Parts: sequence; C-alpha cells; structure tokens
Amino acid sequence: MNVLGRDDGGGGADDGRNSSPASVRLGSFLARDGSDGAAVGMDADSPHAAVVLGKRGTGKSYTLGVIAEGLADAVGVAPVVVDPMGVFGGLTDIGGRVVDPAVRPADIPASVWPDLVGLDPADGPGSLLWRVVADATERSGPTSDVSPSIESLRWAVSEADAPDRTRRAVRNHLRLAESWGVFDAAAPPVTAFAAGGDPTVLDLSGTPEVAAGAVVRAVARGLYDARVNGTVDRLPWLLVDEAHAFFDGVADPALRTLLTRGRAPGVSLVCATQRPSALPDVAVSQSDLLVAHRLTAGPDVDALATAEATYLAGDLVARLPTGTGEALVVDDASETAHSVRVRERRTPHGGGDPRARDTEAARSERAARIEEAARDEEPTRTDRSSGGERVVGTAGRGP
Ligand SMILES: Nc1ncnc2c1ncn2[C@@H]1O[C@H](COP(=O)(O)OP(=O)(O)OP(=O)(O)O)[C@@H](O)[C@H]1O
Repeated sequence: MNVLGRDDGGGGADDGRNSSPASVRLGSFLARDGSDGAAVGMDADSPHAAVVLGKRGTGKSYTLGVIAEGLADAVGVAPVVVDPMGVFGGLTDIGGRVVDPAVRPADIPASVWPDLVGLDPADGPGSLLWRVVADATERSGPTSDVSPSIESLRWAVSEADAPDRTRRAVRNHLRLAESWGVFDAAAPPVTAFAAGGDPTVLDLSGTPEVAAGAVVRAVARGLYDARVNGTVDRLPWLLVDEAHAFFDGVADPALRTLLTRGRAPGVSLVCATQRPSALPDVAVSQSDLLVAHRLTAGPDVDALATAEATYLAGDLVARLPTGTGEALVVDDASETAHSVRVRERRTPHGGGDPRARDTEAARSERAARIEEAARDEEPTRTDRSSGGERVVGTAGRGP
C-alpha cells in the first residue's frame, strides 16, 4: 500500500499489504479513465494535521469515518470523534463507544467563561463571573482533580460583593450553562476519552452550538496538556466533523493550538468542513494532508489557494474530483497530489441526504396503501374462489 503523509519521499510504500498497524487504508488511486489503481493509505505512526473538504453530500463525514475505522486498527493511537450531527454511531460495530460528553467547569478557563455564556468580560456581570470562576478554581489548585460545580459557582455569585442586578444576571447566565447538560463537576478528566484504542464518539447532536464548542475546547486543550505533561500514553487523534462551527466560537484557540503546536507532543487533528472559507488560514496552511472532495463555491475554492503549493502547478481547481467519495489528496510530506477513491466503510454510515421515502411516515403510508389495495382486490378473489357465482360490482350480471 502507498502511504501518504510519510516523510520518506515517494509516498512511502508499505510492503504491499492493504493495511498496517501504522497506517490507515484510505482507498485506491483513481486513474484518469476512472478505474481504480493501487491501494493508498495515510500514515498513522506520526501525528498529523489534516483537513477534509467538500461541498454537502460529497463524502466528508464518510471519509472521516473511514479514517476513524483505520485508526481503530492502528496501534498506539486513540481516536476521538467529535460528532455534531450524530452520524458516527456505526463505529460501535468495531468496538467504538458513543458518549454524551460531559466536561468539568474547571476545564474551561475563567477568562473564557463570560464569552461562553454570552457576557462581555469588560462589563460588571462578565467580570464578576470571571472572578468567581478564577477564585473557585484557584481554591481547588491548578493540578486539582476537583472542579467547582455550576451550582457552587452560582452560590459564590450570590455571596459576592456586587450589586443585586449584576449578581442576578450572572446567576441567570450560569443557569443557562447548566441547562446545556455538558458540565459535570464529577466528570472524569477528558483524558478518559483517549484511554483506549477503540474510537470514542462524542455525540453532540442536539447540543447547542456554544455548549458543543465548550466540550471541543475542553477536549482539545485537555488532550494537548495531557501529552505535554506525559499523562496520556497513546497518541490522540481528534477528528472534528463540521469543524467550521467550532472555529467560530470558544473552541477556536484550542483547535489552533493543535494545528500549530499539536504535532510536537503527539496530538493529531483532522477537521472536516463544507466551508473551508470559514476556517482560519492556519487550518489549511498548517495541515500536512488535505483531502479535497468536490467544491464549487468561489470563496471555498479560493480558500484552497493557501494549499496550492508548487507541485500543484496552480491547477488545483481543475484537478478537484466530481464523483461522491472521490478526492484529491494533497500530501505535504511527499509534495504530491493524487486523485483517490475513498474505500467503502466497514461500519454503517449515519449521514447522507434525508429522503422522504426513507422516513417512518413513508414506510407506514406505503404499508397502508398496500393493505388498502389488497382489501380492494380481496372480494374479487373471494368470489372467484367460491365458484365465480357473482363478480363484485356487477351484481345482476352473474350466471
Ligand atoms: N467513499 C464513499 N463510498 C461510497 N459511498 C460514499 C462514499 N462517500 C460518500 N458516500 C455516499 O455519499 C453520501 C454522503 O456522504 P457524506 O454524508 O459523507 O457527505 P458529507 O459531505 O459529509 O455531507 P454533509 O456536508 O451533508 O454532512 C453517503 O451517505 C454515502 O452514501
């Protein structure tokens, strides 16, 4: 198998096998005539930053699932999938687990709390919240496993030396944060998500965007810190679907840290998005692997200009594939770009365009119509089987 992402020149052949403990089977090279070529994979031995791009329905989530499956087979890694649409549940078929993630309030820095709950940090309520969270986390100590609960923060706000209106505003905003259901002072540290080699799917479907951002921030930063401090042995891979939404909120600094500094301590980041123009430039410029499915919108195609290294000879747009599941893979390590057909998933994919015909309503309507049609036909059959004495609807014309 040809393995992309390895700095050994020429793409790094991997002794001809289709899979390897140190690589992820991606699919096969796609020839100009549309036929499949040799097997192609991506390196899973070293940390990477990668982006998966493409307009809606071109196969981004599917490709992310293919990567997660491959990582489940690789050794020494810990895949963690951020799943805002609830489409990665099929990974349980290969031992993955789906969790409703909870993080500890202390996993979010005091300075970020005002922004998180929609308060201006420079105003009275915002600065009170900042101070209360800072005091509460400081009391627990910087390396403490103990986090204040939202309830205890609300109590501390009630006791604070501040005008009534200010305290009331902060308590209300904390109540809102509590209602998101993603904060739990007793939650295990985020490193628990990277404890094993099977994929952990963080199911954020139905979670408000700002709350999902808080989880992603806590997980991204927590995994980075854990690798820096040496408290996580495996190399974590954070796979983020719909990544543009997370670069637009409190998760942004943590994701940027992974993009720019994550590889040194061993944390990989794979971002999938339909809106590359909504990602910061560093997302594309810092990625050493770029998987581009079909893109048509002007600004999104322009966003790829950052990746248009000399080996693409300025021809990126012309080389973008057209078929679902086809991608142009740009490999910084070997300075090559290849057309690839992404392989089929081993586990069920939960995405795809919704079809009216696939709904429960359509199924029961179809069943009702079949039943009705059968009822209409039934008397005719009965009459024939009973000797054809009379044909229903033609009374009087029988024998
Ligand atoms: N490599 C592939 N092989 C076979 N089928 C594929 C492949 N990639 C995608 N598909 C098909 O295309 C459908 C859409 O793919 P997917 O859900 O990944 O799109 P998407 O780009 O993530 O869309 P969205 O932006 O709406 O999330 C899938 O349900 C699947 O049926």
